[in-house]
Amino acid sequence: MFWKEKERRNRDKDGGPPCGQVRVLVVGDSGVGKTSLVHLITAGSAIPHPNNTVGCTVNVKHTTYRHSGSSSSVKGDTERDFFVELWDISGHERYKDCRAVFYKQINGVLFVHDLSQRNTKSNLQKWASEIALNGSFSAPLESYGPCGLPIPYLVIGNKVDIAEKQRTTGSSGNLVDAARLWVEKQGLLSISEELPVTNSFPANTGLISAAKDARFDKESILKFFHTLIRRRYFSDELPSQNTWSASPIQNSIYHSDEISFEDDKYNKSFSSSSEAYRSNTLPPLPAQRNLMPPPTFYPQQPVAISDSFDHQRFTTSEISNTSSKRSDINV
Ligand SMILES: Nc1nc2c(ncn2[C@@H]2O[C@H](COP(=O)(O)OP(=O)(O)OP(=O)(O)O)[C@@H](O)[C@H]2O)c(=O)[nH]1
Repeated sequence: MFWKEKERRNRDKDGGPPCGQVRVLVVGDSGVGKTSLVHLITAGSAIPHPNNTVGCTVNVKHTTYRHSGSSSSVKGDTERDFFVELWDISGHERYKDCRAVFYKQINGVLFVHDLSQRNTKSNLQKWASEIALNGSFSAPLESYGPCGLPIPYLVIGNKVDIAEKQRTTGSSGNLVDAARLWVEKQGLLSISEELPVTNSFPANTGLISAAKDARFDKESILKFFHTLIRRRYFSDELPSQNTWSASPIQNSIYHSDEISFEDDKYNKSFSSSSEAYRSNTLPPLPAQRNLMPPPTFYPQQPVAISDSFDHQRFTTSEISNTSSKRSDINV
């Protein structure tokens, strides 16, 4: 009895156990640095020699979200803990035909490309349509993003260090890219044919050196996660403002500063010059609300995975300077 009471008091003090979770796909061509990025987000450090991802790897980031007022899902003016599941999808062609099994109940997508390999940027279109066609979505948007994608996304240009070197030496190191650059210079190819892509990440440095110096755009990423949490758990309080293109399969650039983050503690430091974040802040349609799973107190269970994905790694780690402590979980 005493222990139960103590446990209850602790729960009240700490805001209770994690309130729920959002699922984020991390996609992009093989070798663009998805695993490195996920490790940086969750562990705050780089992996010197990451292995090729086999099928999919799930990592979990623990985050604290402050919410004022009440909504249909979560009541009270409080700070709550949430899990962000990062589903790092292998970019290798080998998994192309079966990776859609991982596209289930997605709340958001991190698109990653390699700034030194321009085709990885245009290929993000293919990733977007693959997910839009085969995925199921939690708290979908009322209107659609690139290739009909109905959830918020963030585009990350990685390997800035290599791209920077190429700029100074004048070589892309890649024949296809060199040809593409030439065609663009002749005005034969419109840049708008590509998915609108953010400025580089992390700012002016590679992931590895950014990790060493603990320098990367953590705020934009956390803000993105918090927006997904807000959309899923507090969506009945969202302003009716649409920042997406009205028609599906249309690539329009919407600047991050069109989106308000009034209840987000990271808002102040978010740079309005960054195009890193795009999202719709519309509440889901009534019909879509019915599709949303109820908030749970534990992470979503991974989808059933075929035998060919036996080698998944499920690791849990967190950014070292995150204020809240993440307990080990079994995803
Ligand atoms: N120079 C540089 N190398 C990087 C950077 N980010 C990642 N890498 C390297 O790029 C290689 C591929 O990185 P991964 O994180 O495994 O790429 P991935 O996208 O997960 O690849 P798949 O698992 O095949 O889909 C590794 O050798 C990384 O060390 C960066 O910012 N700069």
